[in-house]
Parts: sequence; structure tokens; C-alpha cells
Amino acid sequence: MSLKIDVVRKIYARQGDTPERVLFEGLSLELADGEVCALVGPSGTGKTSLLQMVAGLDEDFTGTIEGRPPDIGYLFQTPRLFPWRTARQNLELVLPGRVERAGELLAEVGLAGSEDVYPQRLSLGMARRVALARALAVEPKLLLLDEPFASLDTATSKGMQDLVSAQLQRSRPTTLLVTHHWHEAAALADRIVVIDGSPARIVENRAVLRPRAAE
Ligand SMILES: Nc1ncnc2c1ncn2[C@@H]1O[C@H](COP(=O)(O)OP(=O)(O)OP(=O)(O)O)[C@@H](O)[C@H]1O
Repeated sequence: MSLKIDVVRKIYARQGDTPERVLFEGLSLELADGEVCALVGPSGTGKTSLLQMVAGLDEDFTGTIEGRPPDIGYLFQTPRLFPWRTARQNLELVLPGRVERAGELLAEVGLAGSEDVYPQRLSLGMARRVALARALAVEPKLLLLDEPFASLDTATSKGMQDLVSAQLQRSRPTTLLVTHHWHEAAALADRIVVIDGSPARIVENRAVLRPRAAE
């Protein structure tokens, strides 16, 4: 089933000296089952806000999100791990009754040997891998990735990209990937959607053409 995003209007109300902000007005986007769509746009245009609306974490808008599956994986901009739980224990939280799977998933994201490490001892790249493993643990039909490669050095970012790419190919969830970088979008996505302006609108929506594999 495709995911149909139809936002009629999203407003952030005035807060103190910060005036009301109409974030979206008439924004529609449809993702085919299993499609990977990169969402690109300048800082502050509303990409994270849109992910939260798609996830159902923010319902304070007019419009509809159709076809949202029950199993959603969400990689937030910051890893959001529980600091008092080890990497493995963070995963076990979303794997009730399947604790051995936590170790397998950590190995899949290259963290074998770091299972018993607490988040404050993990680098950002490692913490994000744990968060990615947690997002994938629920075997999501819909995967929301909010800047998974930001603030990582080039080698770590490339490693994380390869990891995400392998996971997308393996389980093929419908995916909305927020990124600031065209090259990341082009490498991973089937389609690139650019939003811009205030209220933000879709200013570009194009398929990524890939060379055919040799037969
Ligand atoms: N809960 C909130 N209440 C009020 N305003 C908010 C809230 N969350 C975000 N905003 C504002 O909405 C705008 C869009 O924020 P959002 O984080 O969605 O943008 P973004 O495109 O993801 O930015 P970035 O690329 O920097 O992460 C910003 O101006 C932000 O200050």
C-alpha cells in the first residue's frame, strides 16, 4: 500500500516573542510501496516536522497521512538512546522475548564486541548505528531516517551510508530519508523531493536514474 501524505495546513503557534509560523500549506507526496524517497531542503524548512507528522508523533495539523503502517522505524536526528542501558539493552527494549536478536542486529551494524557499552562511551557514529539497529529491529514497513549521516567524518559517513543501503536492499521498507546532501540522496534514493520556502512547498520531485546493471 502506498503512503499518501496530504498536508493541508501545518502551523506552529506563536510562542512568546516567536511569531506564528505557517510551515506547510498544501503539500502532497505519495510514496510507492518500498520506494526510497530523499527529502532535501534548506535548514528550517520543515523536514523533521514532516517526518514527525508522517510518523504520527505530531497530529496537530489539517490533512491526512494515508497508508501509514503500524510498524515504523524512526532514526531521529540525535540517537536518543537510554543512557542507563547498554547498547544491547537499548535494543532489547524493542525486542521483547527475542533478546538474542539484539546481538545479531548489533553485529549487522558492525558493533559486535560493543554490546555491553553504555551510550556515553559510544562515539556519535556508533550511537547512531545502535539507533539504526533499533529502528530496523521492528522490521518496519515504513522507515524514517532524519539526517543519518550528519556530523560524521567522511569515512564514518560512508560506512553508515553503505550500511543503510544494504539494509534498504535487504528489507525494502518504504523510506523517507532527510538529508542535506544531493550525493547521499542520489546514492540511496529512488526519488528526490526538494522542499523550500515558507510555507514550504515541493519545488522539485524527480526520479533518480540509475544505469542498468549489465546482463
Ligand atoms: N515544536 C515546535 N514548535 C514551534 N516551532 C517549531 C517546532 N519544531 C520546529 N519548529 C520550527 O519549525 C521550523 C522547521 O523546523 P524543522 O526542524 O522541521 O526543520 P528542518 O528542515 O528539519 O531543519 P534542519 O534541516 O535544520 O534540521 C523551524 O523554524 C523550527 O524552529
